[in-house]
Amino acid sequence: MAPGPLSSSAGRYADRVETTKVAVIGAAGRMGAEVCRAVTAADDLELVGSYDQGDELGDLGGADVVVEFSVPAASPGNVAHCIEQGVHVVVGTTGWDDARLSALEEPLAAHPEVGVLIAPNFAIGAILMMRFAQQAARFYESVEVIELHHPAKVDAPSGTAARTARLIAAARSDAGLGDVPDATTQDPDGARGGRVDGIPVHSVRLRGLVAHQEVLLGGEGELLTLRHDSFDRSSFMPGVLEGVRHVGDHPGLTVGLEHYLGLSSEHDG
Ligand SMILES: NC(=O)C1=CN([C@@H]2O[C@H](COP(=O)(O)OP(=O)(O)OC[C@H]3O[C@@H](n4cnc5c(N)ncnc54)[C@H](O)[C@@H]3O)[C@@H](O)[C@H]2O)C=CC1
Ligand SMILES: O=C(O)C1=N[C@H](C(=O)O)C[C@H](O)C1
Repeated sequence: MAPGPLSSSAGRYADRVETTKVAVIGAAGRMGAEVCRAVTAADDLELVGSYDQGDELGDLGGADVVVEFSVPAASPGNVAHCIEQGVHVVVGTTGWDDARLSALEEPLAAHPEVGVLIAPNFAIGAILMMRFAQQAARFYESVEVIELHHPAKVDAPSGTAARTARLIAAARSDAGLGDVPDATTQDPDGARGGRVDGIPVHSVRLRGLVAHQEVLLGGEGELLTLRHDSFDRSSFMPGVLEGVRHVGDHPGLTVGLEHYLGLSSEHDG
């Protein structure tokens, strides 16, 4: 089968002579282990280091690029270490609020050649879903985001849901839309869920799930549902490898893989 534009297949790179050296932080985790397998299977990439909690990161095994999938509390320190070592880094860990992003400015100013890609979701369908939700937002009075994940996930809402809600909120604001209509005055048990930038977000944790999200957009007499499902963590690998192969071409901080895919928009943060 011919590899797609985001294929993790190594075939299309078979004529390349040099390999990119890759290290993985969070290598013992669900995503880190999957990334180690994907890197090992790619002819143009070489796995030179794998690190988890308690390991000394040091020179990162001489890596050209680090892939970081750990926990929100540890990720900023790990990423800063990579930058200080002059190593590009592709980050999938969630929890990157404005304060954490700002803290990268200083190390990046000292190493302006280093590329940092932070992506809340590497699955192409999830990236498209966020873009479609952003495009649709101005046409609908109501919108709610429902994210559904495996019960081992520690953070809620998901990074993807938070980013989706922020993109929707910005698009609604630009279009002059006010608050979503909601007559609720009593909700002692929090049944209406949380809010991100005023957009209702609901988090489901269920055995058997991997990573799923719906965006419900309601207008007079109609409903538009945008849904994406990651049934397996392999769905994230083409995007991760795309990031690994191109992060060196994008010095400085980039938030969202869409910027590497020609899907940027003026509202992206
Ligand atoms: N951007 C994306 O496409 C995706 C992002 N994620 C995010 O990636 C992160 C990891 O997810 P999972 O692999 O499912 O979690 P996990 O819990 O299976 O793995 C996390 C790993 O990080 C390790 N760790 C903890 N502290 C560390 C430290 N200080 N240094 C290095 N490693 C440390 C843990 O020991 C564990 O092995 C989460 O924030 C999750 O939301 C998950 C899937 C896709
Ligand atoms: O923890 C997960 O599993 C996932 N985390 C990311 C998020 O929080 O958005 C990406 C994906 O949803 C899987």
